[in-house]
Amino acid sequence: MEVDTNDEYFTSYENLEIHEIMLTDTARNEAYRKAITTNSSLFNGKVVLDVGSGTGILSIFAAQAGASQVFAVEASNLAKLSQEIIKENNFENVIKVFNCRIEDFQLPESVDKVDIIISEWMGFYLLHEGMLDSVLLARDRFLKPGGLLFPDRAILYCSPCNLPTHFDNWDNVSGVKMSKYAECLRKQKSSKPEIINIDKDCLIADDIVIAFLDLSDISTTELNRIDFNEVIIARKSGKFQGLCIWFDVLFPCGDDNEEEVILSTHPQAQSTHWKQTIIPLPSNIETFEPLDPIAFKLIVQRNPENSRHYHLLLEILDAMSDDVQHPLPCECHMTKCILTKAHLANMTDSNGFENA
Ligand SMILES: C[S@@+](CC[C@H](N)C(=O)[O-])C[C@H]1O[C@@H](n2cnc3c(N)ncnc32)[C@H](O)[C@@H]1O
Repeated sequence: MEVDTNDEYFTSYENLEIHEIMLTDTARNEAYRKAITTNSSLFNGKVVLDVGSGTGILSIFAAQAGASQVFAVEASNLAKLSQEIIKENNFENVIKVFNCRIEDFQLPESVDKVDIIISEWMGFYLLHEGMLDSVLLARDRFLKPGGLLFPDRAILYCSPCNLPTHFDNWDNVSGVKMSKYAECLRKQKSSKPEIINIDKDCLIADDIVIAFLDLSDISTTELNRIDFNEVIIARKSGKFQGLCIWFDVLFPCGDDNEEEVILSTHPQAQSTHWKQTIIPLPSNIETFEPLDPIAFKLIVQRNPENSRHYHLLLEILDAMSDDVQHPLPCECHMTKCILTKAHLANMTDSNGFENA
């Protein structure tokens, strides 16, 4: 097994508790297991590359689905433990572990390209951690023309939402009015996104697609900036107190009555460790009624100083103005949220982890 250098990112994946969070995320595991093992017609006899194999769980699914060879590439020293897990599951003759970054990996000389790439690369709001870049590099270097990616599509969604547990019910705290405190709390909270599970009933509009990523042909430069700027329609009455962001990933499926698997982090879906990403607003914009227009601009922009992080910029626009491109000049109608590792570290108490 080759050993590669570790940077801070990979070292964080040596913490077994991060893998515990992933391994106890049943919705995540079952989506991958189902997508791989119920599509054995796609995997049978095939050569598979697992990008960021961690404990080896996805490689084991691929071996169970009949893959002839699996190359499990893991940069952190968890690779060593994964060899034991693979042995425990009797797949040491099918799965070969490489302890290196995919960027430094080379296929054995006997293998020209792989048939399938599997990877669990998604971070909070899909793109945090920037691991998709590594999967796209693997696609371009190692995947046969017409080869498959698991997952092969990703959709980023958002919806305005209310946040009752954050912002309401401060009028009477054991008989004391706390509205001034609540105002300051909102301002403080609006400076950074939060990773929480929100109730589906808090969404006040339909699911809005911010971006559809076809992983078979998207480039890393297309991941540098995603812009959303549209007027949408409220579907029910409610206060616009924040923007809720989540994602789905979709897997390929074979012909023989195999069903398409979707791993969804929608508030209505089975809860996952990604939860939802919320950008709280510093004040209520207004209470919307069904069919009211809501206008906002969201920019998801890669941090030029750290490609694994993104800035999330939300600007609320006046939907009734002639030109909704112009934001309201009121500061409280604008929030700029920057999610950094430090912010995530602050969230550690409630979430217990930095990476997803
Ligand atoms: C989200 S975890 C998934 C682990 C495992 N595949 C699973 O599903 O439980 C991502 C893993 O990919 C590894 N990783 C991230 N980028 C990598 C790269 N460029 N090369 C090799 N491993 C990488 C991390 O160290 C981490 O163990």
